[in-house]
Amino acid sequence: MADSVQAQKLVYLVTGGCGFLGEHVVRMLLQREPRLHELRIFDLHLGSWLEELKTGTVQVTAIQGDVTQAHEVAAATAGAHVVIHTAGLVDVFGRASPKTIHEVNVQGTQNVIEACVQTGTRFLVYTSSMEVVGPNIKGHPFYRGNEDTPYEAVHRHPYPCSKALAEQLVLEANGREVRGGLPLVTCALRPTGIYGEGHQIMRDIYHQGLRLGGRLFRAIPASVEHGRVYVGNVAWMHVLVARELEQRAALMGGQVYFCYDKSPYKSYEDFNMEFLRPCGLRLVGTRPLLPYWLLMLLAVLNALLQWLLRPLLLYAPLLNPYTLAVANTTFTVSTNKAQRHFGYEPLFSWEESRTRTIRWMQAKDSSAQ
Ligand SMILES: NC(=O)c1ccc[n+]([C@@H]2O[C@H](COP(=O)([O-])OP(=O)(O)OC[C@H]3O[C@@H](n4cnc5c(N)ncnc54)[C@H](O)[C@@H]3O)[C@@H](O)[C@H]2O)c1
Ligand SMILES: CC(C)CCC[C@@H](C)[C@H]1CC[C@H]2[C@@H]3[C@H](O)C=C4C[C@@H](O)CC[C@]4(C)[C@H]3CC[C@]12C
Repeated sequence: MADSVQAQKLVYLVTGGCGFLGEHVVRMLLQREPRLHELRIFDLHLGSWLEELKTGTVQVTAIQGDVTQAHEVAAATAGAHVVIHTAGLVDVFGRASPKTIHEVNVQGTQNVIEACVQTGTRFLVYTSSMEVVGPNIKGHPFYRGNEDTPYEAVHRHPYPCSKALAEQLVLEANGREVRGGLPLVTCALRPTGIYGEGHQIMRDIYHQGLRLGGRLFRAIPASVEHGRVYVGNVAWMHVLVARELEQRAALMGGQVYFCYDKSPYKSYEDFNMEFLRPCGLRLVGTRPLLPYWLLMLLAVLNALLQWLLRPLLLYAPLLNPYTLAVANTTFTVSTNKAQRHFGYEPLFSWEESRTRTIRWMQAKDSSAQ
């Protein structure tokens, strides 16, 4: 069994440590967790940037592995004090099959839980999503809600279904006896739409704007608020939760926390323009240029085309009935639960988050030319 966290020489495992969020969690741990002794980064695809991390005082161990393979997860977990499980298949565009999404997100999470139990790892932090709550299939708004706001969470899409099931598994595992006889302490973090350095969808939308001559056309009413949170703050929340779980196990074990910061409440498109405008793009229209029914028709056509073309090629545009419904339904959080339970305050102000994201977009922009 792993030593007590009190030993002050901690071994952390970050699954999905080479993803958009995972990389920020890894870098944040190296900067902000002084008790860190070894950092294991487990991912299906390892990034070459990991090499630069290996020169510091913390032992960085890169493990190429698959969360759907229980033995690989168990081997990576053995001897770890804390697991931060961010690995997941984030697919709302129909790129992967529902079965694959379930295997990675649900079975993969079950494997992580069993690995903790078998090897004696006591602390598990799970990256959940706002989508385990909503927007639901009925399009009900969730306006500045918190963790206790009543909301009918009904889903059909494989991605939110898988995240909801996985989150439930993690929360139910809280208190299970791990090897050595002590209880497992788990909790789940629910980011809203994450933005920041490395955000692939933002980059895709930017390139779409360039192809359209530097313009984007408004599709969503400006009044529809979409929750966003800066990746650095989401990473910081993960680091803080992991740090505080032992001391505050009774309070935090089995809990869910929305990830939040001071990012402004705006529509998905208006928020993106905070970064895309300084990169030379403009958003045309103060109201959607196409009526909602026509957009939905285009979204359905995209879904049909995807299905028809599947034997030949993968057609996975941003617009489909699900993404349109998510973008077109108000979903924002307003809570201080993380502050009350473990003293979370955003590490990055909105201005800093914005500046860092713009700098990243502009650097990417010039390196692409
Ligand atoms: N991006 C968002 O806006 C957002 C919002 C809320 C929650 N989340 C959650 O945050 C987590 C990270 O998301 P992200 O945006 O960084 O996605 P990402 O795709 O950039 O990162 C996911 C990482 O998991 C790895 N991975 C996928 N399948 C794996 C497998 N079978 N075995 C091992 N590793 C595997 C990928 O290689 C990737 O590095 C996910 O669990 C996602 O559900 C993301
Ligand atoms: C309708 C089009 C004009 C615009 C399409 C935008 C669409 C691709 C965006 C809108 C909202 C985005 C999702 C939202 O930010 C939250 C999450 C939760 C997270 O767990 C995974 C990513 C996801 C689903 C975003 C995906 C892209 C969406 C749907």
